[in-house]
Amino acid sequence: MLRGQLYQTHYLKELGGLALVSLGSSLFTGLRGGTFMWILARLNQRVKSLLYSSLLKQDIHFFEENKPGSLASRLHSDVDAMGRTVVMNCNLLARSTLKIALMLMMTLWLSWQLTLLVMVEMRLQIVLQSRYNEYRKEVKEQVLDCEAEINRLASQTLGNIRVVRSCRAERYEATEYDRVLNHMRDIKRRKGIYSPVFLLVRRLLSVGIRVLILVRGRALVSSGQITVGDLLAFFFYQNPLSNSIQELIFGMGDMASTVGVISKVFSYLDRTPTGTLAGDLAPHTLEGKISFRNVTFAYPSAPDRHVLQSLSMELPAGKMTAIVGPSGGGKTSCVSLLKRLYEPQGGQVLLDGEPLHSYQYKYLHQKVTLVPQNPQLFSGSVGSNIAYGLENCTRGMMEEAAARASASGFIESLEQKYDTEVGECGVRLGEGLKQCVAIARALVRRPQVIILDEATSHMDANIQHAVAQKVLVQGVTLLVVAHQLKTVEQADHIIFMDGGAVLEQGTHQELMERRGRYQRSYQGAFP
Ligand SMILES: Nc1ncnc2c1ncn2[C@@H]1O[C@H](COP(=O)(O)OP(=O)(O)OP(=O)(O)O)[C@@H](O)[C@H]1O
Repeated sequence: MLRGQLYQTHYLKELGGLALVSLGSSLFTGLRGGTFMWILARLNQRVKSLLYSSLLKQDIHFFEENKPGSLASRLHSDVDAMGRTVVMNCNLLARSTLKIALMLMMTLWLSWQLTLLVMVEMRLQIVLQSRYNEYRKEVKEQVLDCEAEINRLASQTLGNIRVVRSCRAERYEATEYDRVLNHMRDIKRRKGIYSPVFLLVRRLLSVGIRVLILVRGRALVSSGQITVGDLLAFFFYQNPLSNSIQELIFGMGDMASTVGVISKVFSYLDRTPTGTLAGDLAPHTLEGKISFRNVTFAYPSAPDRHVLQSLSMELPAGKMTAIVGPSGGGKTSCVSLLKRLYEPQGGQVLLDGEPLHSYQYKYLHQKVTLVPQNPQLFSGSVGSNIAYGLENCTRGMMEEAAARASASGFIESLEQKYDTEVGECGVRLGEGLKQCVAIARALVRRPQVIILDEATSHMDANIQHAVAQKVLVQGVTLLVVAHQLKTVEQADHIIFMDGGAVLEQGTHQELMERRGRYQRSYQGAFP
């Protein structure tokens, strides 16, 4: 009876010990998992934030090469995949390495010869896994590229749904989307075939080694080098050891296959934009005189095709200059250089006699504002669109800018005035009204040079004239790019461009008397 009590006490003690170990192990596992999840969340947030800031600073050319939909996919899917793989595998590698080290010590202590066989298995597993990793890396890159393409297609089509609808291109777009989905399915199907084959070979290898251990172990027992108990204990450790080795090799392979993803994300992070190098000029007063001196320019996407050839022209301060000419003549390219969206390959663009790149980046973009051909509004209120990017913009400033843009009348007529929502990309406003808001957005910055690139094309001719006059009253240099020659007759100076060069310049009267290209174009438009 006493013996029975002793056994029971001993048993309870062992059970208590086991419970404590389990509790400790669970706590450790929970803590480790929690810590890694926390690291994962922080890493994702940090990388996404850095990547987004880096993307926003890139040259315009970068966005011509990389479409917004696919960049958004890189920003989210790739960073998530990268974070998940790195953090999860670090967790797994830490756990497996510790387990392997401990169990190897035990198996070596039981039998070095049988442990040697485990090592052989390890080596073969590494060879097998590295072959499979190469394939996985390729597939992973294909999947991510495919995801980026799917996102790009969807955002392009849904973002331009009006064009799609008016061209009755729904079926075409759906077919295109299916084509990319099918491509993704093919990639995943191939992955679905390779993956079980790999698992089967791995399993066969593992079973084969176990059989060898059994055969060798029997021989060792027969020769009395180890006991049956040792052989059983060896098997007790060998199974989890083998699993941990597989986990470790798999984790390392997964990390290797993620290198492709990481390298793409990091290449964006490391990319230094070429066009944002700026000086520190920020003069208190600026006249707004602009000079193009022998400017030669080719777009980065077509470096051999010069769209501006040794172009020289002067835009007098405080006056209205119009650039006119046939489509493709290079008018918008001049405007893009003036806003430093691109850099010329030859010559210089000067503002008050100083090269544009010697001005502070923020100063230049505040003093030289552009209203582009198709101004984009952001979802939000009319007021938030006018004050876009400004930190201390008061209602008074907005009202003043709206008045100069001839937009006050229509804004005041809206039910919620400046708080009226414009909808996604300003869909709730007509094109003319969108242009008014965009002009107000440019004027609220109190610029010294304002560029209207076909920006008043949807406005009534009288409003166009009124806007120009209100802008000029403040001594601002006004550059108007226009197709309709009628709208620029009042300009102080007119420059006629074609083929990337200035062909004629002067006032409307002078150009008409000259009877050149301007006069012919004018008469062609208004016979
Ligand atoms: N991002 C670009 N990449 C490559 N070439 C471009 C790009 N933008 C314009 N071009 C080319 O540069 C040339 C000049 O175009 P630009 O837009 O400056 O002319 P434009 O006179 O303003 O024409 P439009 O009145 O039609 O806007 C054209 O041949 C055009 O095809």
